[in-house]
Amino acid sequence: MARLQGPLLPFLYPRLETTPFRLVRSLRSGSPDHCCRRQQSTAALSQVQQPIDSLSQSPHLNPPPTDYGRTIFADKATLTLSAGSGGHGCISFLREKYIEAGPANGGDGGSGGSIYIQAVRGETSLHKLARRGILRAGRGKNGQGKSKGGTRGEDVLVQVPVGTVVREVSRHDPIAEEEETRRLEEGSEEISPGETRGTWRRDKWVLYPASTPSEYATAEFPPLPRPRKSNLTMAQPEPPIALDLSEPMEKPMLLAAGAMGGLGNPHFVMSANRRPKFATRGEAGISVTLELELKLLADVGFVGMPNVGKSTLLRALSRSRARVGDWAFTTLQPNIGTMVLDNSRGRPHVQVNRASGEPRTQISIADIPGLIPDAHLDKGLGLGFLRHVERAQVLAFVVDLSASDAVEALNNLWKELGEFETLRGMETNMQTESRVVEWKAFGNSTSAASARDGTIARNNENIVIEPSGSQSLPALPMAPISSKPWFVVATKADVEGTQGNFARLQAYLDALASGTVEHPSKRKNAWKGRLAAIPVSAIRGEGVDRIPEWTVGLLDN
Ligand SMILES: Nc1nc2c(ncn2[C@@H]2O[C@H](COP(=O)(O)OP(=O)(O)OP(=O)(O)O)[C@@H](O)[C@H]2O)c(=O)[nH]1
Ligand SMILES: [Mg+2]
Repeated sequence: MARLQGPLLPFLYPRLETTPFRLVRSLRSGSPDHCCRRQQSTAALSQVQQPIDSLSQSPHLNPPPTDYGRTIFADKATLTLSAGSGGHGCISFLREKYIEAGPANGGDGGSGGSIYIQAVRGETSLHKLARRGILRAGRGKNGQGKSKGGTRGEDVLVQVPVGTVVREVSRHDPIAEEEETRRLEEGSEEISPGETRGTWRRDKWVLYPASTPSEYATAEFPPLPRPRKSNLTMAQPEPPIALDLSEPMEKPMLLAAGAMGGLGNPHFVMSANRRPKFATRGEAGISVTLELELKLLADVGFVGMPNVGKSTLLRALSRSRARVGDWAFTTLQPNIGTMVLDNSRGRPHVQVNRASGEPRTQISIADIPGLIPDAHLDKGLGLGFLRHVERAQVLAFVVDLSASDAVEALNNLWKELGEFETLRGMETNMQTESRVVEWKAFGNSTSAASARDGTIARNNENIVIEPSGSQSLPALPMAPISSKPWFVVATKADVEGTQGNFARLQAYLDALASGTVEHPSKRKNAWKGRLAAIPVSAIRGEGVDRIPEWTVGLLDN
């Protein structure tokens, strides 16, 4: 087990607790709340003789329960994206002095706006998208006279946090549907070759405003042009959309291309009709319903029983204003904090690169609501919270040294996680099975393998139905919790008489590292790396400096 060096707590160095030297040092040290302390330093230094408790507890770390910023968070969002429809073509004729009946000069309609997606760092939640629900790109403008084309519709950019998984629920593609209808009609033998069925469709043509209905009853319409697709559709992902946006994207990616605009009346000039009084309407835009889900919530997640001090720890590490209160379930949804890896003097505090080579400038931390015994049976605020644990890259088990035996607390947390993982595995298996419906009319000699391939065995009629149109998507596959790197944060170390508890925890982790005791997850493939217990007093902001260094070490190895 790796030993932790560095500024240690008063309980390990009790003598420092009472000397004024300790006070001045803590004011000068680079503890995470040193920024607020620096602001207060003049006032604080003048009070050097005051008792330690009134000084070392900054109001940021020990706030009244009413002082908090409400965080809104959503890890899932269902979003309907509608690409812009095209503008209509224009019916217009040249009008000039001495030109009595000029040629057609109606412009084409502009194409509709497209929808793009981009994963960016800095976004941590999908709540804004979940609230919007529907995003529409702008419609292309109609064409105008004097051969002026309509302007393009406005594009929409959907920015999502890195670690978002995008899956398609359903789509409505008017052009694909129209092409399918035409294909069926062309294939049908009922239509004689000369007949142009579907030529006159009120929803496809724009008519000259001054014309009377009787004029159209007699007018000859040319065959309806085939629906046009914009070149951008080539860049669209193949349906159904399935994206795992685990890296930040430099350029946005196209999700749905805007539809093409209609054709102006010059397109329909024929020898029989030199002045066509019709143009086509713009194509309707495609609309796709997507489910967005955060696969990665944060770099590190705090896992602990209620009231152990997770939110206080988050406040000590970041500028989060998570609610703190001396009762269970103060936190009801994850608070995400961001810790900048910089000591505010313009040079990196921890110099590291991500696996992709991108420099790591910050760590995101998730303060996950507390777990209670039997949380895996959805007790307390149960399964919803366990779901968030799966989404942290590194787990920090937060145990309260002042409350109970730290080793027992750690084992209880692992027990809940283990049970949850078992249930999760069973659920995934059930989902896979229920998605394939096998129906056997006669006999039973066909192998299940051929059935799963979707083959219909003629001799004994084994039919496999895969319900593709179902609205509920299967659960996202996640890395097993026991395979995640973890460490322990032993908090409330400032409370008297917690040394023994911490020593027992450290001895337990040593035994775990040497393999003399079984891994608390009871799983064979559990993560085996450097184990550490970091003693901290979050309320005083002491010892917390070790957490970013340790986390970064686990993240990038
Ligand atoms: N003495 C001491 N008290 C602490 C420390 N950290 C937190 N507390 C206190 O413990 C109580 C609970 O703190 P929270 O941060 O709300 O705990 P939590 O784990 O987020 O609680 P839930 O959100 O309810 O799960 C508060 O009264 C804090 O002031 C610490 O390091 N030392
Ligand atoms: Mg909390």
